[in-house]
Amino acid sequence: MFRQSSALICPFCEASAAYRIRPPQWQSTRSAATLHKRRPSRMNLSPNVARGPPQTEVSGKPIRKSRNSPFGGMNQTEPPRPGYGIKNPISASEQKRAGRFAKDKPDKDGKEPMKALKMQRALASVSYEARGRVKQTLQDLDSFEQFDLLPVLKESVSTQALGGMIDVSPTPVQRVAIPALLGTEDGKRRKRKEGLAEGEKKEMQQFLLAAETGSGKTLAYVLPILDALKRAEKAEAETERTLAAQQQAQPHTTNNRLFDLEVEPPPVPGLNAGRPRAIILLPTSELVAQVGALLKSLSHTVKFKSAMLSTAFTSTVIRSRLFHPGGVDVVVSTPHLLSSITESDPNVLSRVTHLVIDEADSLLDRSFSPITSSIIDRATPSLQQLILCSATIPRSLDTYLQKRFPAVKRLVTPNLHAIPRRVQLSVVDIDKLPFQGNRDLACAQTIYDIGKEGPEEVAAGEGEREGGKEKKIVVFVNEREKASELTGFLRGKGIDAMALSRDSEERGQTEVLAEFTGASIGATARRLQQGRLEAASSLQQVKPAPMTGLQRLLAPSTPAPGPISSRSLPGVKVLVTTDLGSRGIDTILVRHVVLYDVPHTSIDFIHRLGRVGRMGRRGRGVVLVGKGDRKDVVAEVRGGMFRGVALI
Ligand SMILES: Nc1ncnc2c1ncn2[C@@H]1O[C@H](COP(=O)(O)OP(=O)(O)OP(=O)(O)O)[C@@H](O)[C@H]1O
Repeated sequence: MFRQSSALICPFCEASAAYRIRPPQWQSTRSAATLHKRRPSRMNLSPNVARGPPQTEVSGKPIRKSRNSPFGGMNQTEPPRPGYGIKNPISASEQKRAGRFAKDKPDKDGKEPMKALKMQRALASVSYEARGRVKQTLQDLDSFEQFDLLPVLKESVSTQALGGMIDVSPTPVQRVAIPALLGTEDGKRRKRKEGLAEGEKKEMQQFLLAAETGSGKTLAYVLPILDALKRAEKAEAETERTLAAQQQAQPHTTNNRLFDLEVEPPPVPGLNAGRPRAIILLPTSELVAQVGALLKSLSHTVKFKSAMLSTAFTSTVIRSRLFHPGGVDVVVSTPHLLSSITESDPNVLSRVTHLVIDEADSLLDRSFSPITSSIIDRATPSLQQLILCSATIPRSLDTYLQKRFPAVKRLVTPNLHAIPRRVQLSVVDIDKLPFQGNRDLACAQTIYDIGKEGPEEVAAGEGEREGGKEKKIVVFVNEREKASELTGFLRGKGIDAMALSRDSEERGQTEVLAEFTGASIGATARRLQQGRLEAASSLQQVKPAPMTGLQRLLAPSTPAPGPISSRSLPGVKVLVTTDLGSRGIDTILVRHVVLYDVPHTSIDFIHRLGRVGRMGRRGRGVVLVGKGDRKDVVAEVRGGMFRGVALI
């Protein structure tokens, strides 16, 4: 369908390769100038990239683009060299030990693929055979209509959950997870056992839902849970009606009442307050706001009550939401907050049938695990489904599951642990000129390079919805102290940068993030504002007295980014963040991430680069590497991304 034409090299800019391939109708009807204005993104890979740069007219020499820039190593036709020209910093004994796990064959140069990543042993492996099997089962599912969901839920997917998107089809994780969670994998709905024999233990289903970042995992578990809640609600109402009818039909006398079975009285209004039937746990209040917003939008049509609990709200607001007299069906919270609530009121977990541990790789790691596990334990007596959801399966999680939940059903998508090929990763060597080891400067220059590049490609209709053509860049740092320091530096260089870390003011975080998550700009800001208004009205807070000079000095050092210098970079907004901003945040507006530090593991690479390339979008990552950095790891990640294989 596409034809090659050398006449279509754009005379207005130096990047020519991407314009050489065009559909035939473009060649005949449009001038080169029109093509330049309307060109698709430079990220359309052309098979001609290997031909090298064009020759200049004057010198006849090729135009050389510096490789030490965000666009330096792009459009390569061969995977980057492993080792990246440095000595392997891992000892011989470590290499020998790792050899036991090396199942992959050496490549054609005799080098073992992903050797450095294997040393880190961060991710559990999923065999390509298993991935292939899943791929085959997904082929026939291409519409939400094919799922055994309640009609109102199917309608609400596009109108409520996906903001009016038309022609929606389920993503791979939704195709894998929805039938499994509904219990309709074989096409028929399995009936849950109602009564239990004496001594029989109620079976709790356990699922691990693992899929690549930005692939719609939230909707994959939310839809089946809401379906189960609505069906249970309907069944309960029917049972009550039948019992009431039976009672009315039976002529009761004082004598035969002695032998009647005890009938549960109808529920008293307010009895379900503080006793949700589903709980979704997330690691941060930003994610609570994100998932809470999705539930809120679905609740308008599906009719259920949800409560968002996080430290962004005052205790009065939290209490009034959870113990609302109208009852609550779904609670979204962080484990710490829920745990402290359940300590004072254990009944909160007494009716939970569905428990979701989202971002399970974080919530079941060493720091969160004790608290998350204790919530699981306390909810277990009433639980019907425990759903763990994650973008990665670290080895630690794998081991935990084997010990704690050996019967867990793993719902894994074929592309798990692979960073999509539509995301490109380039490397900037900070030790080379002009940076000479100055990482801050390299970061600022990278942002300038991205900002100065042509306008961002925005799909039709996305412009207005996603905040216009302003470029949003996320910079990841490893240490949280660095976030505010770097923000100050970038602002000094005229870049509109904001910091987001645990040091940032809790309330401001959601607002800052809203600028990068697009679809939820209005909703998140409104919810935050609403939370504040509720907090203000319930507490009738008085404005705090202005701080004295000494108080100001002693106040915690929240980011004081300072003014933006006069050398400004218009149309670019930068968010400097730590791992806090890398988990689960749906940054659909972001096309570029800068990895200021080399991430510690492949897990961090997946999460951080996962902020771009979400739901089929394209994206770029730029990693800054210096003397002490694991260049071999970076090279292997790039190689894996180039080949489209899973990281290990
Ligand atoms: N079937 C679908 N079609 C189109 N867009 C979808 C579909 N399902 C979900 N989305 C959108 O995809 C985006 C990413 O969804 P979500 O945040 O659930 O991803 P995720 O897999 O949980 O990501 P992460 O691993 O980073 O947490 C959201 O903007 C959501 O609205």
